[in-house]
Amino acid sequence: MDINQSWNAALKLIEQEISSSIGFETWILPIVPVGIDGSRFLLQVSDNVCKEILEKRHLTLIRSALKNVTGINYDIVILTEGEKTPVHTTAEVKKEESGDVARNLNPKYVFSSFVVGNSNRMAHAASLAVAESPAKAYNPLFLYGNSGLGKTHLMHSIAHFILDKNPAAKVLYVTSETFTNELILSIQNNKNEEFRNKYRNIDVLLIDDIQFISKKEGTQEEFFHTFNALYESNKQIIISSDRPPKEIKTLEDRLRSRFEWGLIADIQPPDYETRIAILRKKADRDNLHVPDEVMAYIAKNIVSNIRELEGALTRIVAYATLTNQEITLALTEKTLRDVYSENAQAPLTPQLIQEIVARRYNISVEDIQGNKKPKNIAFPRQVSMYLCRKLLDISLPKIGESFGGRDHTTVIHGISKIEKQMENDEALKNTIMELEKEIKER
Ligand SMILES: Nc1ncnc2c1ncn2[C@@H]1O[C@H](COP(=O)(O)OP(=O)(O)OP(=O)(O)O)[C@@H](O)[C@H]1O
Repeated sequence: MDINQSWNAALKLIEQEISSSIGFETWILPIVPVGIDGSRFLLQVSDNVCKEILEKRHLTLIRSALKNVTGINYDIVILTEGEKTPVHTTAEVKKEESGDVARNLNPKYVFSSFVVGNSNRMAHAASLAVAESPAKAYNPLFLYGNSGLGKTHLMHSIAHFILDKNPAAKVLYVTSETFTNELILSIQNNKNEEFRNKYRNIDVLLIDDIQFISKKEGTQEEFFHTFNALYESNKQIIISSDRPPKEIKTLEDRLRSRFEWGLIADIQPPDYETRIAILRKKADRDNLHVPDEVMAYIAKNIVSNIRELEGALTRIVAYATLTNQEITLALTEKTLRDVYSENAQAPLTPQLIQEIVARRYNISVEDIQGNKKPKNIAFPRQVSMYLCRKLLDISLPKIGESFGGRDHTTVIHGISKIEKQMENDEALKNTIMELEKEIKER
């Protein structure tokens, strides 16, 4: 298969996975495959905005589609027109030599791009201390905070810092979902030994979103032993979660207490000044000229999630570029109104979708999030899951989490049930269309 054939085959898989056809047409279809360089698959896009959106949202999907098609786990490199293929620096080569280790680190998530404010000062200082003296400052370091507030950014920054100082260090960053999946695969393929070697022979282990192992006893058991093995050999462990250990339901006490051995640092939503500073930094980094009043408008209206804050700026810049207009306050208001409806303060969340669905089916949001099984409750719950998948840009485990901590396989089951039923059930199709409309016009 040549590069174009591989890419075209991958496109088909990607299209099935992307929930919105607009997203596929806007960001994926225009990509041009331009070469393969060793283990790197090179893709070209028109500008930095596209590049950023792809890197932020679709890299994993592209990588896994290409892997499916070619059998090779390529590193995906996105270039803008005219941009040269990046040459590996010695440090990068060294990083790659240490296997999986640094491959999944976002190069943009470094300490120098992290804006420090009152809301994250302690988490930042603790992360820096751990990066400077792994296994000596705080072990484990437990970072927690709501979604989109910079936990992953800080974790990657620690990993980069340690690797820059010591490229031979074995630093492993994984999400708890990856940890669980690899554990399951290792059991299925009788490769438990390999799994243990991978996770226990490292210097620094960073596990993101640990809350997802709370319902998985087997994973907790394995993680408990991994934790002990690393801790006893004086290796650094860094954990992140959306809540503190004591609030992670069904987490075994022995794990909970270990998480509390070191330092627990929280990240709160940024204040107005920090939000402005974050926007300013992003604009400067990308060489964007954005008027102050536009920054102020975004920072006033998007208050609780930095990913959304940055997303709003990216969207405005993309809209202005695509329609060849200047970035003005009027354009900003219009663009954000389209995204967040009339009220820019109420971004779409699973909770909002659940509320609208609950109202339609005359049940409560607690019913939707709870465990009751009767059809008049289970069905609207599955409808809500389907709508969350379709309308929100969040992962299946995150959707499961907002339905009372359900497993992502339950979410997949719920969604596919609705999809199947919609094939032959016009009334359901209509209801879903109406619900979508209501949600978008909320
Ligand atoms: N203090 C900050 N300065 C600059 N950028 C930030 C800061 N905090 C977060 N960001 C940016 O916000 C985005 C979301 O951050 P990140 O992915 O680290 O959040 P998170 O807390 O891990 O979220 P989740 O729990 O959903 O995974 C990233 O692009 C990150 O670079």
